[in-house]
Amino acid sequence: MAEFDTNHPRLHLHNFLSLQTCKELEFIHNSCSTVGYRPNVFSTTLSHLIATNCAHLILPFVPIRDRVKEKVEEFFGCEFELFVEFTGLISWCKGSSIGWHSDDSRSYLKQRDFTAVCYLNNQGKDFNGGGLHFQSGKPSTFLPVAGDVVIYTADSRNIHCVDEITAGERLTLNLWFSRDASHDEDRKLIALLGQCIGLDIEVKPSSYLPLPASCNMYWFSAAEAPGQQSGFGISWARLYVLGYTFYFHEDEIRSSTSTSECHLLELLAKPLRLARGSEIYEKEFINSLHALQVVQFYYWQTSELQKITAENEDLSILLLKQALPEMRNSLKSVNLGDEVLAATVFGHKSCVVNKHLVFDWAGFFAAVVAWESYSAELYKKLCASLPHWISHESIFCVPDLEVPGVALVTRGILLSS
Ligand SMILES: O=C(O)CCC(=O)C(=O)O
Ligand SMILES: [Fe+2]
Repeated sequence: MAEFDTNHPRLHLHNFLSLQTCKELEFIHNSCSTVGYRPNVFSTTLSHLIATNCAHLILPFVPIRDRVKEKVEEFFGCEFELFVEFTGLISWCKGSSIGWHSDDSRSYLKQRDFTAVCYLNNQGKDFNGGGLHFQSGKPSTFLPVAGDVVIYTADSRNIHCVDEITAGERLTLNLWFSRDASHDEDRKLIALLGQCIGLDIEVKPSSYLPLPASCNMYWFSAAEAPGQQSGFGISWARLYVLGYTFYFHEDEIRSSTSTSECHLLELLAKPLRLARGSEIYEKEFINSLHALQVVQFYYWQTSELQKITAENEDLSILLLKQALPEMRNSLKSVNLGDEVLAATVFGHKSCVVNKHLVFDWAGFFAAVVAWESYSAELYKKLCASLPHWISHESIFCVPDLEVPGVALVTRGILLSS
């Protein structure tokens, strides 16, 4: 058993996750998050990924959960089996904070024995504020650094708080562990996966195209931001701050003439095209989450995509001003929310400026292709893992999993097929 202060058992692990892993989880969160459990907080849970046709995106979490659990068991000298009680990506935006508390302090959280917070981005670069403080014991302050993990007991020996975020978006992967098998997250997730994944593992785009949950989960309400008049759709806002516009077919817009929040919410789930300035991409996305996921993939993989774009001559880009008149007339741009509020919440300079500068349609086109390969490969791996997970009643990294017939894709980059 490792040495620690038994009055305040906690451990700081430096560089526990690679930066590549942090970036992959950031891609998933920026594509799939919903409004969180407190104001100015966004979250991506594994059950949400499964429920929205993105079950394949739980795979990048699996080795991390295995490694963190092993570390928690080793550090706290657990002689009993631990279960993962909750896994989720959580981001905090301007204005969010949490006062002194322990993580088991509510009656419905008593099952939580240990906490692991994995930091996925950096204080001072990606956000300001957001330091973690413990009331007693040493060290008492942790400044978030991408790749670091802090683990501690969830009880009153580790009362802690987090400073208010003053700018940007602070992203963490939070894991809670329990000794109580009835709170094992894996059993619930496996049951959900069993309902969603059929026996036929043929990979079609319909296997991995995101399908939104109830629309209000994607609406950042103005009520969360005092003084603001209106809210925004999360997918629209994340893309708006990067310079994109949503274009809908006039028929989709006409189905309701109201400009109410309800109408905007409905549009989030409708087919759309993406534009930058007067340039519009010909491909139609099935909904705003689909467009968001492809764009986030593009930024995650920009430097790799630049290496392969030279071969891509076939650019399906239409300049809006050159588009066929009937198409130009039938497409209308719509703002799905309050631009000022979107810029306040997601428009942190260090994140946005570079992304504006690097954009090119050739790279974007390559991203569409590479995103399909990445998704298809993960989906095959999920289908191959699921029988093992069902028989062990546990989600784990299945060793030496061969996925025959899949294009060789490494982290979304098409190497060969
Ligand atoms: O993100 C952190 O540093 C800690 C978060 C926290 O205290 C909690 O979610 O209970
Ligand atoms: Fe906490």
